Amino acid sequence: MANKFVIIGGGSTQSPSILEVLRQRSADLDMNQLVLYDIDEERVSLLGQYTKMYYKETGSPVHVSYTTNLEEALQDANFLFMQIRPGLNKQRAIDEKICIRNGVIGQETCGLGGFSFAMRVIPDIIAIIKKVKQICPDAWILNYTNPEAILSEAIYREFPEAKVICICDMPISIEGAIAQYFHKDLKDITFKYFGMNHFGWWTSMIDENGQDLLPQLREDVQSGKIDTLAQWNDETLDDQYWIDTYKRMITIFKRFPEYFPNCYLQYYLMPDVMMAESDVNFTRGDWVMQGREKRIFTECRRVLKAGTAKGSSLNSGVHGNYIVDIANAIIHNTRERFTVNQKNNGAISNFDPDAVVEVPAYIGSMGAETISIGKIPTFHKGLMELQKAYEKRTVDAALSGSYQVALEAVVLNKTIPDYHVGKKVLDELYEANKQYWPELH
Ligand SMILES: NC(=O)c1ccc[n+]([C@@H]2O[C@H](COP(=O)([O-])OP(=O)(O)OC[C@H]3O[C@@H](n4cnc5c(N)ncnc54)[C@H](O)[C@@H]3O)[C@@H](O)[C@H]2O)c1
Ligand SMILES: O=P(O)(O)OC[C@H]1O[C@H](O[C@H]2[C@H](O)[C@@H](O)[C@@H](O)O[C@@H]2CO)[C@H](O)[C@@H](O)[C@@H]1O
Ligand SMILES: [Mn+2]
Repeated sequence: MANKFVIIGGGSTQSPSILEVLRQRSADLDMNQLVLYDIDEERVSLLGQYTKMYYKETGSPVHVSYTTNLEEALQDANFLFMQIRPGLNKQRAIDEKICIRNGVIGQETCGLGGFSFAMRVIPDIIAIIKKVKQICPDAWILNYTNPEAILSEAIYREFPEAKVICICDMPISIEGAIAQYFHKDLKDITFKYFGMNHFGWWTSMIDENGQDLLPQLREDVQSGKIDTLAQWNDETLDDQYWIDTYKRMITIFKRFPEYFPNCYLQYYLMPDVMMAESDVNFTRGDWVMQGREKRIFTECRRVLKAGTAKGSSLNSGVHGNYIVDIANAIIHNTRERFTVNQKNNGAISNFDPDAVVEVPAYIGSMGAETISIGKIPTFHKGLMELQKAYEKRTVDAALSGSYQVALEAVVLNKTIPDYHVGKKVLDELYEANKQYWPELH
């Protein structure tokens, strides 16, 4: 049976990477139809027309279309890739600036930037999944939408039986850098990781000879042999933000050497450094709007005007490969190992079984079966407990519309120093997001 793939948020600037990998692997995936769906007519039509032209000119047999009609997109769909951003990067930058002006972290997934994004996106995602349940209940949903940690908590709470796998390209990107550092093939290393999205640690990395590479990595960091992994991630070498982030990841590992940290722990363990480096007049959201967003849509317009996509190319990369690998694992029941966000259910034995955690899982036609992590140490557990309470309270706030609950969520976030700052930022974010957040009462 042939598969229909739909990208929800098809006008996303992350779509090109996925569209290219889907094109290259369409035969393996048995994909005969691809639909780009988005609420933004202009963006989806630009990327949709570009993709149609590009697929056709490269001889792809896949039927490509685009639409702003969700019901139409979902009809007979088999795989739904979700990556949406209500309010676009414009709203992301507004949040960042409110936070920075108040002296706190405004990153789109960590700190209160993540809180605000969650308040914007949870209602939209819930509405989309309700439609999926009506129109194509057997379709698999692979969700990339951020803030993944909070959103996955909302999704699995509201739809415990739904066929959803929530993923992030960050663990695999970091694992790729570690593999390159050791001159190994990524596929030959078995990584063990636990935590929540953008908030976790590697406990071991076993190579093809059964040797754990973590002690060697620790020694290389402690001895000063390396102070960054940036040069081992070729995708981000032209981006100073990622170069700095990969360096700070090593700094954190040096200070907390038990397990290897996810790089976004920088926002929780070194917020002073992150604040000192942030510029209220030019945030990451501004950078993305002026860089990736401008570049992609300018290229679409150029190609459409020229009437040919020859000489142009959709980008692939880790983002596209990861999600397509997971779809492939489901289709062919490969039972390969991926790090995903799922209900804990005892995977971390001394952590809330009902909480969503990010851990490795074997993926096949039945979905994701998580591995057993066992007991985690008090330090990591303590950080996770606080973060999880914040995530759950954020979901409660988005679903109930309670101002009091929102305030509780905000002050639970580790990046918020006290009630006064928390309340002030919450009020300013609410004012700036009236059009997007649920109404608070
Ligand atoms: N999990 C990960 O590792 C990972 C990695 C990269 C990006 N992301 C996330 O993927 C999403 C897209 O990122 P981007 O930078 O490409 O964003 P973008 O702003 O370029 O594109 C987002 C698209 O979503 C559309 N959209 C907004 N609300 C929608 C809705 N209700 N239904 C359908 N479409 C809607 C917008 O119109 C826009 O075209 C974001 O949530 C981002 O944080 C996640
Ligand atoms: O600030 P943005 O919009 O450029 O990206 C933020 C997202 O970044 C992460 O993905 C990275 C990945 O970690 C990196 O190695 C490389 O492959 O680029 C990716 C994005 O461009 C992260 O996983 C997302 O959740 C972030 O939102
Ligand atoms: Mn991510």
